[in-house]
Amino acid sequence: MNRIGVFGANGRMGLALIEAAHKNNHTELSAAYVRSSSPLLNIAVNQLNSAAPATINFSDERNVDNTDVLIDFTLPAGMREHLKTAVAQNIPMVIGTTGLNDDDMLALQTAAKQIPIVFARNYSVGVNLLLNLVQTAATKFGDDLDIEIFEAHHRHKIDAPSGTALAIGEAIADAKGWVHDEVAVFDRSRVETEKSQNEIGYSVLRGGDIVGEHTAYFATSGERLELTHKASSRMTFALGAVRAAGWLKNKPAGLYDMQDVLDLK
Ligand SMILES: NC(=O)C1=CN([C@@H]2O[C@H](COP(=O)(O)OP(=O)(O)OC[C@H]3O[C@@H](n4cnc5c(N)ncnc54)[C@H](OP(=O)(O)O)[C@@H]3O)[C@@H](O)[C@H]2O)C=CC1
Ligand SMILES: O=C(O)C1=N[C@H](C(=O)O)C[C@H](O)C1
Repeated sequence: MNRIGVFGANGRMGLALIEAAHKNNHTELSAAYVRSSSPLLNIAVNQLNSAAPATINFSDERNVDNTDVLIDFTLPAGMREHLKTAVAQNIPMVIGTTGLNDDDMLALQTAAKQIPIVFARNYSVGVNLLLNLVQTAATKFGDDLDIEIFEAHHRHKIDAPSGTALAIGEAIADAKGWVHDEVAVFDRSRVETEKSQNEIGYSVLRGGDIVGEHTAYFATSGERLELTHKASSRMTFALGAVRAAGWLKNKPAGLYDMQDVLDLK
């Protein structure tokens, strides 16, 4: 049995992860962590989520034990602290938090010298297939090609563009031999010239309860290919993360992603 401890256990993804752990026959929830200041501390988790075992109360994220794999879907500031805890306790970690900066990515690489980590900006099978499909599209059209990425999410999402949109853009840039940060265009509002074809444009919608939608557009003269993924339930991401936790349990230290878990490389 894989015992998983969930950080940010009261969040949208935290609650979905608790349910996903319940649905997976090889996994059990060992702990549901919240901030040390949370009013939920010591309250039974099943008061918020009936899928949780009756014996588990929300506990302080600073006291991690009895856990095989830790899962973090929080915010960058939370992930930074949780990563330190995982390294100090030598516990493998699955991370889905987006909006990380370059220093955070370095911290992940450093931590991965000591513990195994899966970091993915999207844990769905569909998006991980899409990461391969966009590379084919980006290289099989000729040079007469405009590439744009559109994403839509619920009104509560803080980071933009989404981690997934950036992962799609980075996959395309890799396939084209481009440096992503040199070709990414996030704002055209003050540009007064025609766009270049060596760029990846991003646009973003935030509203309502949209779980997550991503489209990569490949537009050339006379035709346009649109590759779209739509997530209709957060459970897709949560089940993927729990699957990644099972895959990670006995792996050596290293930084892995969901394409490793799904054997898509
Ligand atoms: N990789 C993937 O497949 C997916 C990634 N995500 C990402 O997961 C993250 C969480 O999303 P979502 O669940 O919707 O967000 P929520 O806002 O619903 O939940 C965030 C959770 O993180 C906790 N938290 C926030 N800041 C800190 C901190 N500094 N220290 C400790 N805990 C903290 C919150 O606690 P509190 O309530 O006390 O503030 C809450 O429990 C986002 O980065 C999102 O982009 C989401 C879906 C899929
Ligand atoms: O915040 C979300 O909800 C999601 N975040 C991830 C991202 O930033 O790509 C994945 C998913 O699209 C949902």
